[in-house]
Amino acid sequence: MVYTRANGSRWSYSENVIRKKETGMSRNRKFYLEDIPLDEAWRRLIMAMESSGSWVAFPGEELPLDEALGRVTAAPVWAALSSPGYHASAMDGYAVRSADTIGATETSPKRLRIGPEGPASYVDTGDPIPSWADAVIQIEHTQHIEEEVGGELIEIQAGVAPWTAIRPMGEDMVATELVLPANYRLKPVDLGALAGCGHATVSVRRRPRVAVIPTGTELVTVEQAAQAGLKTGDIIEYNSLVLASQIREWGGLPTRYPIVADDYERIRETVREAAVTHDLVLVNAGSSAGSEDFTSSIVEELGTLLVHGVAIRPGHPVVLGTVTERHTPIIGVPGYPVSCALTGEIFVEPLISHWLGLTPREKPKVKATISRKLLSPMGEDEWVRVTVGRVGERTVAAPLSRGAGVITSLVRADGIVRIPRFSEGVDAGQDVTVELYRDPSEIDRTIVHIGSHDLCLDILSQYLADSGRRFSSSNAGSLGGLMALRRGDAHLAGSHLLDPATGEYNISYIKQYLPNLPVVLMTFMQREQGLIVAPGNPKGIKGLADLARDDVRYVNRQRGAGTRVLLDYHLEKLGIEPGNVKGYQREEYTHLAVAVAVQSGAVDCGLGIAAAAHALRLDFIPFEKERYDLVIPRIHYDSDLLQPLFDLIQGPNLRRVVDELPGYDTTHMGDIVIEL
Ligand SMILES: Nc1nc2c(c(=O)[nH]1)N[C@H]1C(S)=C(S)[C@@H](COP(=O)(O)OP(=O)(O)OC[C@H]3O[C@@H](n4cnc5c(N)ncnc54)[C@H](O)[C@@H]3O)O[C@H]1N2
Ligand code: MOO
Repeated sequence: MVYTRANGSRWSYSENVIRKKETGMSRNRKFYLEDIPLDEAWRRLIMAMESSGSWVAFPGEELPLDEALGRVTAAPVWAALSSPGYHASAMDGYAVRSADTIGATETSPKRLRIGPEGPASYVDTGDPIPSWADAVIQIEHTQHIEEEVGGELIEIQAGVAPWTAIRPMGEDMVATELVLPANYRLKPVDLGALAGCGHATVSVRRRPRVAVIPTGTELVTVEQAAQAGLKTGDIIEYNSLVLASQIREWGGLPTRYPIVADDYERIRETVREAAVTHDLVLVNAGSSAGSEDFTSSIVEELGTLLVHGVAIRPGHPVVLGTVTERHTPIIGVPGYPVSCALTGEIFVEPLISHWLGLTPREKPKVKATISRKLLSPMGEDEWVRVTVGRVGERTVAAPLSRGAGVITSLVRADGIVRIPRFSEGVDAGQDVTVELYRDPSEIDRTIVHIGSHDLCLDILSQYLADSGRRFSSSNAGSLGGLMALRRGDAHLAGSHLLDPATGEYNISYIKQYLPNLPVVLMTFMQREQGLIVAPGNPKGIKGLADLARDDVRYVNRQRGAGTRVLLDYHLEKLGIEPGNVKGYQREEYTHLAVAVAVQSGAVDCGLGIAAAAHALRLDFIPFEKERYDLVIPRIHYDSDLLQPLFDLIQGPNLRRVVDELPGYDTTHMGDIVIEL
C-alpha cells in the first residue's frame, strides 16, 4: 500500500519516506517477516494462552432446547426421567395375561372376555398396560364377538409370549442413564432425546466472541460499489464477510466491524476496544511489510507480539499476539482473500474448536495423482487448491490458480494439497494426499475435462448439474488436453487443432499423440475465430497481414493452444516471420485474457473467439470458422458417468442456448466425426 493524498492521488516513494518522517509513522516498523514453522507458531500462541489461563474450554450457559441446535454441550447430560415412563402398549389391541393365551390354535381357538380387569382389555398404542396384564395381542389377530346377553369377547387363534407388543418402562432411556456426553455438538434428534428424558434446558458452551476488523483506505463496501461504482484502486471489502461466516459456521459469534481506514491510531483504538469485549480479535490486512501495514506494531504496542510471518503460503505474513489488558489473543490476518480464508481455517477454526471443547474437524483425505508439475516452494509450505475427479481407476488432482488474490480458486477447490517447503515439489503423475472440502462421493460423480476452454463448457457444466454430475474443467490448451488423455488424467478433452496439411481438425493430432488409445471424436460446435480489437478498431486492422505492421502490438496464446497453431499456420502462409510480430512472445492462457489485454490498451489485437470480444464489448474481425471437438477415450465414452453429457450435446436444449451466443454454429453439434 502507499499513502494517498486527500484528493486521492498517490504519493511517490520519496514523498512517502518524507511523510513518514514528518508524522513519525515509521515507529516500530518491521520491514522483515519471519518464516516460523506452523507448529512453532501454534506452540507460541498456546504457551501464551496457557500462561494467561485462556487456553481452556469455555464454561456453559443454560439454554432452552429450541435455541440449542448446533451448540456444544458443556457437561454430560443424564436422563432426568425414564422413557417410556411406564410399560406401554406397542400396538392397538388387547392387553392379556400371556398364560391365558397358551394353547390357542386355528383348530381350537380360545375366547377371552373383555373387561377392565381382564382377561382382555382394549389398549391403544402408547397406552399404559394394566397391572394384571403382561402382553398385548394386536387387534388384527383377534376376532370380536358380541354375546346375546350383552357381554363382549375376543377369540384368538394363537398364544402370545410374555412382553409381546409391550415397550417396557425405560426401553428408550432409563433415569440417571447417560444420554449425551460433554463436548458434543447438538443435532435435531439430540434435542428430542433431551426433552424426552425430562430436560427443558441444556448447558452449552458459551460461543466465542470474535471481532473481525477490516482495515484499508482502499476498501469500499459492496453496497457503496453497487451504488457509486468502483474507481481504480477501490477494492470491494468482503474478507470480513468470509471470516464472519466461517466463525459462525465453526460455532463462534462474530462482530463484523465497519471498515477502518489505514490510520495507525484509529486501528489501534478499534483493536483496544474490541479486545475488551471479545475473546479473539482478527485484524484483516496490514499484516505484511507495506508502508501502512500496522498490525504487528499495534500488537507490540498493546501487548505481546508472538509471531510475524509463518512458513506457509498463502497466509505467510500472519501476525499472532495477545493484548495485555484481558490477555485477548489477536491475529493479524493477511489481506489477500485466499490468505485470509486459509488463515481462518488454519488458526481461527482450531481456536474456536478448542474453546468449545471440540477436537478440530479432520478433513477426509484421499490419495490422488497430480496432473501438473508443481515447483518446490522455497521457505514456506504451500497449500495448493485442487479439483479432484475419478478417471477410471485413478483419482486425479488438478491444481487451480495459486494466486493469493484468486478467491474463485477456493470456491472451485475440491481440496488442498500441501507441498512441504524445501521439498523438490511434485512432478506430473506423482501421488499426493488431498484434504477434501467435499464428501468423497461427490468426487465419484465428477466429469473431468482438461483441454481447450470455451464458454460453452461453462453452459454445459450448468446443465450437467441438473443431471447430478459435476463438471470440472481445467484449461490446458488443445494439446495439453490430448496429453492429459494420454496420461489418463481426464475423461475428455476439448480440442480445435487445425492440420495445415489437410485443413482437417484434430484427427492427425490424435493419431500422432494418442496412437494406442481408442477414442471417439465428437463435434461440440463450430466457432468464429478472429482478431479482437479495441472498440471502433482505432488502428484500422483488417487481418493477420497487419500483424507485421510496426504500430500494431499483438498478444499471443500459449504454445499448444489451438489458437496458437492457427496463428502460426497463417503467419507461415502469409510469409510473416514470428520475430516481426510485436508481442509474439507475450502469451496469455485464455481467450478472455487476450480480450482483457486488448481492453486495457496494453495491446492492439489478439487472436481469439467472438464470444470473448463480445463479453468485453470489443470489436471483432472474423477470420475463420473452426471446429471445436470433444476427444473422448472409448472407455469413458461407454461409461455411465458421461451419458448425461452426451444426452445434452445431442439434445435440443443446449443447442438452443449455444445458438443464441454470438459467433457459434451448432449445425454439427453431437455429430461423431470419427472413431479411432
Ligand atoms: N514487500 C512485501 N510485500 C508483501 C509481502 C512481503 O512479504 N513483503 N507479502 C505478500 C503477501 S504473501 C501477502 S499475503 C500480502 C498481505 O498483505 P496485507 O495483509 O498487508 O494486506 P494488504 O496489503 O492491505 O492487502 C492485500 C490485498 O488484499 C486486498 N484486501 C485487503 N483487505 C481486503 C478485504 N477486507 N476484502 C477484500 N480484499 C481485501 C487488498 O486490497 C490487496 O489487494 O502482502 C504481500 N506483500
Ligand atoms: O503468503 Mo501470501 O498469503 O501468499 O499471499
